[in-house]
Amino acid sequence: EIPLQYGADRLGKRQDAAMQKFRDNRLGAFIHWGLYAIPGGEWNGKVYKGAAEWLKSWAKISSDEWMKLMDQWNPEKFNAKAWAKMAKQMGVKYVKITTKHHEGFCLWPSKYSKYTVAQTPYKKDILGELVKAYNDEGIDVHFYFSVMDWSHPDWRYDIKSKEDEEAMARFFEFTDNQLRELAERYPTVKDFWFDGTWDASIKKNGWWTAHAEKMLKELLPGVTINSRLRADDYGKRHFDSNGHMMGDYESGYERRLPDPVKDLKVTRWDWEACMTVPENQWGYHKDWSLSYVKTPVEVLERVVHAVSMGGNMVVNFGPQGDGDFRPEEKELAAYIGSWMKKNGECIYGCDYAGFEKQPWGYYTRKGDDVYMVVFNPPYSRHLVVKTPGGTSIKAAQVVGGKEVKVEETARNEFNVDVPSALPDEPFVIKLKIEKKQ
Ligand SMILES: C#C[C@@H]1N[C@@H](C)[C@@H](O)[C@H]1O
Repeated sequence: EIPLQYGADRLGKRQDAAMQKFRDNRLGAFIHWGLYAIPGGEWNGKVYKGAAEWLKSWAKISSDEWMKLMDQWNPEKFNAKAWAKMAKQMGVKYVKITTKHHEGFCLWPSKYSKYTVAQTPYKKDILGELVKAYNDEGIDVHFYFSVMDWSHPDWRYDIKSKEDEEAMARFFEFTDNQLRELAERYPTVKDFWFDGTWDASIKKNGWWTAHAEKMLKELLPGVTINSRLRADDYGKRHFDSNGHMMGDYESGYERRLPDPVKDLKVTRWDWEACMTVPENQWGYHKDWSLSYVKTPVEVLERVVHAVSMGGNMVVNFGPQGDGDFRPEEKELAAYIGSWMKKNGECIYGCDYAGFEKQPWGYYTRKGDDVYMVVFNPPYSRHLVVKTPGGTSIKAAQVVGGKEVKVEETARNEFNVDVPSALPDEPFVIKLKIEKKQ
């Protein structure tokens, strides 16, 4: 192996209780909320199709101009308790909040920046209100933090001179101060999800990424950190130059998922995917007709797909500038929540089942229980199950508990009946795995 000073700190999955809770949570929600929610993808009468939280970049707006949006930041419909209720009803076990996105606007009253909620008409600590409201509902809070900060004069995309080096040194000190501030102000935070770490200025400073993880873990024992923060001695990201994952879970699956047959390698480590409901909108965009918008069932399928491969899924919400959610997002949360209420046992605390993927849907597993989550019931009305050698199976529907007929059709191959009254939503069959006598 290549000797590394800033490579992976640990081989294999973390086995402590905090990581197990991260893993067991499985379903999370992302909240992308910042100044970008005010223009919602439109600037000077032009609507930009790109991601709304990148509008400053698409429309080539200076930071001074962009930060004037702070004068309009007064979300009169914002109600942290209502947001937490919505998350509770959706069945998410954690929420990742953008503390500061690339624009540099802070949802908390940071004393290291003049671009914070404190300098807006709203004045109050939005992040603090949200942390309390979600925690009061028993929901864990994770912090999204963009290292890249377009508003900061010392931010550099690359380091090509002594001046750049000195500027980035000041920038890392500023960033350390903000991270320490977040950890000390909100000690119930369970995770930091770093973004904006792809530029050369960070890749050339792997030492700082290792330092940032170490600093947060000293301040918040048990806190989890995503792989996207880390760069090793040679600028390799997520996985170091020896192929070992850095951080506590892989966070490269953004708006995409590993293939359930070809990418089974992901079951060897912890990982978390995140997804948008339109093709690529994280912040609020006023016009969702500009791209395909996934239906609630399509969102649900991605959640189950991730869990079936031993991963978490975070579904994104982009609240409006007024602090309310768009109807499509309220409907999505309600649909997912009603399904999770009936079938959540096949998600929470579940993992990769180790069964061969079948076209009807996905397997998840919890101990000796294997769940069949059916999205595509076949015309044959039989769900083929191929089991590892020497096992037999019994089956019952999760909703209602009705036994389901199982017939062995070949060695370690079974037909599990599709329920005669086909449910009008994806349904779950629970298998009891038994050792063959
Ligand atoms: C690119 C990029 C960012 N990464 C996603 C999680 C969003 O925050 C998007 O703006």
